[in-house]
Amino acid sequence: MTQVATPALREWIVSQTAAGFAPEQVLSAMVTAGWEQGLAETTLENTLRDHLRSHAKGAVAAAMRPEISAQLADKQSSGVAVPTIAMGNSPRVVDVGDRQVAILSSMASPRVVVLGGLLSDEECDALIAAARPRMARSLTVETKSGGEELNESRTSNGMFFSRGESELLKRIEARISRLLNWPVENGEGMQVLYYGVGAEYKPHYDYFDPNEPGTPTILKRGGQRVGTLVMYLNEPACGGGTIFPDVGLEVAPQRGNAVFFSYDKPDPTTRTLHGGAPVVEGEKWVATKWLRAGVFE
Ligand SMILES: O=C(O)CCC(=O)C(=O)O
Ligand SMILES: [Fe+2]
Repeated sequence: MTQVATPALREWIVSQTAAGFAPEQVLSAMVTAGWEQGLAETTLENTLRDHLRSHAKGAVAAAMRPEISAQLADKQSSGVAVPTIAMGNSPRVVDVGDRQVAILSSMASPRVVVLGGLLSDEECDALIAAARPRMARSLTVETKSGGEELNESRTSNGMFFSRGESELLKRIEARISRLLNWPVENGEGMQVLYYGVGAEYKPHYDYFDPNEPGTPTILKRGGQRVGTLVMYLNEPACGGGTIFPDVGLEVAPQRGNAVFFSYDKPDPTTRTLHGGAPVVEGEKWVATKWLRAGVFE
């Protein structure tokens, strides 16, 4: 089949986007219609970029759901689309279907949003109870080889749930997907970490370093990480905040709350260097959800 970006196709792409379909959805419709994946991606990106350039940005953005126009703006700044919380008019709360989640604070660079009441106390307790018997010393993905390694900079214990492995996980995954406007299928299985007194996670980036030899292997499964959601499952008596050293930000670990941050390229200019500060007193439990650019199988 000859594949040409006719004016009709371009119009269709723009109208689908303006109607609120995410670029991923438009892309998958094109692929279903017989377009070759790479060509469809290029056509989609070029069409939307040209369209944004040739129209008064405000008018086009106003016709789109805010999170879509934010995603496109992200694309224009040479990065990729990232999970985005719809905060068009800077709301105090975001409706995620089964809950109202509070927006406690947000920052543009790094892109960080602190959320209140994402999980109920019961959900926090249930996650800890399900994770506790499965905990082991945390491994981090080893970009040198693509395997996993014990990492001295990470003294927490951890485990991964499989995506959709229980009704609880399914419910929380669906909520996160609505919150971040990102497909459930692009999420890694949720990770639970436990830190005792003195345990910490030294500052690091969550994306995979493109210069490491093992990274291409890792990227075959879902592409780069583009966002992180850290959910606090309990409250350490002292210490254990999530720190962003580039900007001197520390997020307090408050049960049921969460911190979300996104990175449109695997690069320090995203200023997403972050870590878990040492626990001084008590213990700390978090659940981390990493979002990939593509489907994570
Ligand atoms: O424990 C924290 O506050 C941060 C956790 C973290 O950075 C991660 O799971 O990638
Ligand atoms: Fe991290």
